Amino acid sequence: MTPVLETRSATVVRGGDRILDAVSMAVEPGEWLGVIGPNGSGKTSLVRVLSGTWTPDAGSVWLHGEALSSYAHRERARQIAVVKQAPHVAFDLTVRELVMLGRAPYRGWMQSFTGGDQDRVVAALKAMNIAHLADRAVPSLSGGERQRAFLAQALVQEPTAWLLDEPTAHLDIQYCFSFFQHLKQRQSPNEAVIAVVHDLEQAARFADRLLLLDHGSVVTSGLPREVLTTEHLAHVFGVDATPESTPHGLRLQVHGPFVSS
Ligand SMILES: Nc1ncnc2c1ncn2[C@@H]1O[C@H](COP(=O)(O)OP(=O)(O)OP(=O)(O)O)[C@@H](O)[C@H]1O
Repeated sequence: MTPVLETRSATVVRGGDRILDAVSMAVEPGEWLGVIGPNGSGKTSLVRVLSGTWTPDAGSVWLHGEALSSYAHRERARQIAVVKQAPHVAFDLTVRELVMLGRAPYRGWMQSFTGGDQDRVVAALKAMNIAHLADRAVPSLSGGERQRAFLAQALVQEPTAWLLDEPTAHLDIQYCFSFFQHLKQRQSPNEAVIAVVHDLEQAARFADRLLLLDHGSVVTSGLPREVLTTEHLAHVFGVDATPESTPHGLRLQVHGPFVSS
């Protein structure tokens, strides 16, 4: 199967440091890949490389078997949605207008949005429970409401590759859970999700596979229970923790940090 997104020995050098060091990874159609690792391990850098925001200094990135660099900007924007912590928006767009921008890659310059676009926007506003905010100016929203507006924008974009970088950081527990659940339920067999999530139990719950990064390199990748082992938690995260399987997924009993002397 051709991966949706793939890096081959992707290396990024910043300030003399290899912040990504020959990272090779791939996500298959229909797969949900959780990217985990301690602060500064390279998770956001990997998202930047996969989205084309950064070009690797060495190695390459592939989207549906073609070099990412060969894609026209508009086609790349149809295929890849990036959702990170929602930025503050200075301009006075309404929520509906912000969400509609997710359809822009499907429309030519000065081409009007269609009834189909409007329907998708209505459905996404409803799915993110922000239909009542549709005519509000985005800068007036709370952090969580703004985040849900950006998630709705990504939904209407209908990408084949989702790049999520802590997309639920502003969301309370209910919306956090319901967004991941919604995305999981509507994920089609040709769509792939790559999600950077700090909450390891959350990452394990939704991901088919986890990719563990440390110091810009891949430590391992595999099923959540193969990656979240006592050994990896100790060596990579520096915590004394015991993973436990429960009917609701993997739980981590964290006994405390290892303090280096
Ligand atoms: N533009 C840059 N110039 C120099 N160093 C950078 C740049 N961007 C990132 N870095 C460094 O690269 C390393 C990896 O950063 P990155 O943001 O990818 O980590 P992360 O795993 O996402 O971290 P966190 O969990 O804290 O969000 C860090 O040491 C960071 O300081």
